[in-house]
Amino acid sequence: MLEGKEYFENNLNNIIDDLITIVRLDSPSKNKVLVDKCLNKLDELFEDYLGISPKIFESDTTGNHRLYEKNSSNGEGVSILLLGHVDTVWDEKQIPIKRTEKELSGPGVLDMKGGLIQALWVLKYLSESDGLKDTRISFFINSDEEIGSNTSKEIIQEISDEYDYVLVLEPPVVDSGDLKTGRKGTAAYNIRFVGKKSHSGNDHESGENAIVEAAKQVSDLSLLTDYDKGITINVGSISGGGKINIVPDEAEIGIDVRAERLEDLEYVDEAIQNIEAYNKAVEIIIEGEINRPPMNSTKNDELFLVAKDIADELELDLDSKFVGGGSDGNFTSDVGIPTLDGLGVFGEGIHQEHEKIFIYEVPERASLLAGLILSLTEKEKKVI
Ligand SMILES: N[C@@H](CCC[C@H](NC(=O)CCC(=O)O)C(=O)O)C(=O)O
Repeated sequence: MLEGKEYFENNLNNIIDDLITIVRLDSPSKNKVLVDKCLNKLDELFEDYLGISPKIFESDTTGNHRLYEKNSSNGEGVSILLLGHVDTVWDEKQIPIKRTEKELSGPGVLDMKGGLIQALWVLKYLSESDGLKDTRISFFINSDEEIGSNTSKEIIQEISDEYDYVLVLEPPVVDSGDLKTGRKGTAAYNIRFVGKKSHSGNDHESGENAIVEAAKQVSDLSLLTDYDKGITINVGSISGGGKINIVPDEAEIGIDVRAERLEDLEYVDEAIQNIEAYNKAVEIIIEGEINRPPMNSTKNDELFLVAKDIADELELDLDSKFVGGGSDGNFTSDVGIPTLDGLGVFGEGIHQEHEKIFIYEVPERASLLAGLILSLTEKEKKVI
């Protein structure tokens, strides 16, 4: 089918120019003003290319969320929801944008502004070539994926329930380029330790050292990591104390938990919620919970097989993988919607300074997505 490959090749410079425009508009998850600005620019592109304006879901604490709907009134045939996020892990001006002939690097270029722009151009192509016909296809873009999707996950679950398939625009697996049919579940915690200050020389014995308590708990919690079972505990942040001649009364740790099975996430959650202080004079305040359920469904594997057929036509060697990173696909798969992830741009360096995309891979990945959408559409009724 080689769906649109030539079109994407011919328009590659325009696609990359749009991507640079969006990447220039930094959108750190916790900066509502900047995120909303970036979304406004995306609105302009959707209006220009597809003639649609979004339904806006307001959020006070993060950027707003958007649903761009094409053929929303269509009740027949299959319906497809594209899923992406506009927020990035990068602070304003934290890393530079750099373009060479083959690569584009910059904040969120891979995770996942590249996926957004690539998918927008796929919709543009399908729309111009009359490929969408009456297919109900919508694009949901949220603003808080990198910090747990707390203000958007209920919206995502509710909306996705109305669609037959969800296609997620996170990048494919690094190196292999494989798609993602399964993901670990995630949980996140912040634990504060409150002890008692004292002079370290004159009055050491009356202090209650919060850092010592935190260190013992860090050591215990880390032992819950079990690679054979796919359980990881990452104490990813730690702070506390101040002057070395003061017994510290404050310490704080941040923990990220991942597991393949929900029962393992629950087991770790139970352990964390019930940690007991070694020093009973240090108070332990625990915040956090299980966030994303694991993504693991045979429906996703079946949906991958449809993509695999398109990949074969493109002579693209494609497989599917179960990965440790979470996405909003965890939520849609959990409510039973066939979900295929990793349909964004190919590159490397997610969440790292060298985050980049391979420009020359864009036409092929865009064709894969276009072909997949057409193939699902042509089936006319839900088959998975
Ligand atoms: N920690 C938060 C946010 C999880 C989202 C983030 N996802 C990615 O990096 C995508 C990577 C991929 O496509 O495989 C992550 O995994 O940290 C939470 O737990 O919800």
